[in-house]
Amino acid sequence: MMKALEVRHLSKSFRGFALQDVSFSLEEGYITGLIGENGSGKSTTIKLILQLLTPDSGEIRIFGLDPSRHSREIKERIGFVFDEHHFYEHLTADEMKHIIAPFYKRWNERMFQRYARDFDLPLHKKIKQLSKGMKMKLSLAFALAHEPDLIIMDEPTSGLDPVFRREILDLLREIMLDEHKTIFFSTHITTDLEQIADHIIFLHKGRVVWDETKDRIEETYALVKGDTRWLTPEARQALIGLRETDVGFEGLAADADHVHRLLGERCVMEKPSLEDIMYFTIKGGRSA
Ligand SMILES: Nc1ncnc2c1ncn2[C@@H]1O[C@H](COP(=O)(O)OP(=O)(O)OP(=O)(O)O)[C@@H](O)[C@H]1O
Repeated sequence: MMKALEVRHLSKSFRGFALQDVSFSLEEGYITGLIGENGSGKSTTIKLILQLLTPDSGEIRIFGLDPSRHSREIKERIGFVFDEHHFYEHLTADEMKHIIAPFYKRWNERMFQRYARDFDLPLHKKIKQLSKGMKMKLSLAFALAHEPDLIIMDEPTSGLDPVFRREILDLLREIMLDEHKTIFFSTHITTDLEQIADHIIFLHKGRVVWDETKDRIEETYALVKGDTRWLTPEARQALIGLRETDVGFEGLAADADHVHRLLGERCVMEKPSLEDIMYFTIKGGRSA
């Protein structure tokens, strides 16, 4: 299968933070979500991929090409959306478009106008007068109008109302009908990923904790609850972020079958949400 993006052993240190040995790849035709707590390194990873930061070490290949040598060709095929916007605020959205569009050979004006209409974008208003959500919509319209093969977004749905967020997810699904497109985005809204992601990468303190298909995560993880009396030393070890109260215990099992073998029917096993998995993993890491 073609890889749209490959990241190998990527590291970048700042004072007080280090992205360490991050490796993953994105297969063409899939949606991958990047999750992690505040400050876990999501934006840093995305900025390194887009060459907005220089790595201390590691390699990046986009469409099999080295971005430091094929920057122009790669940028032509990538659409990116950031949480912070890089617009000239004193221009109108339409004027900004006239600056951006000539950079792209594949700019599709008809498509841009369609997004502007669907997103209710006031193209003749100055960008500084647009709300946060409107600016995000404008960013999306710019990112999608040159028909990119790889769409990279840093928290694209933050600041958007639930109705528009759902519309964006539908739009991303529609884009994915073309099996050569690939989407990679970071988010704190894990329910968005539960709806559309095929693959999820979890960053914690600058490292990849796991990189799994959503189906596998759903199959292997379980939220385990029960009476504290049944907690054997083996079960304690197998549970991540174990919490004990007077009424019982609660913890996350990364291998649900194993914990089921240890505790049997004496405990309740539930399907965890992505948020549960993040919460227990981070909590488990903190108490470790
Ligand atoms: N240019 C920089 N100089 C110094 N430190 C930086 C720089 N950029 C990021 N950092 C630090 O690196 C760490 C990771 O930041 P990053 O923005 O990648 O996290 P994030 O996972 O995107 O967080 P959030 O979810 O809050 O957006 C933070 O501690 C941040 O302060």
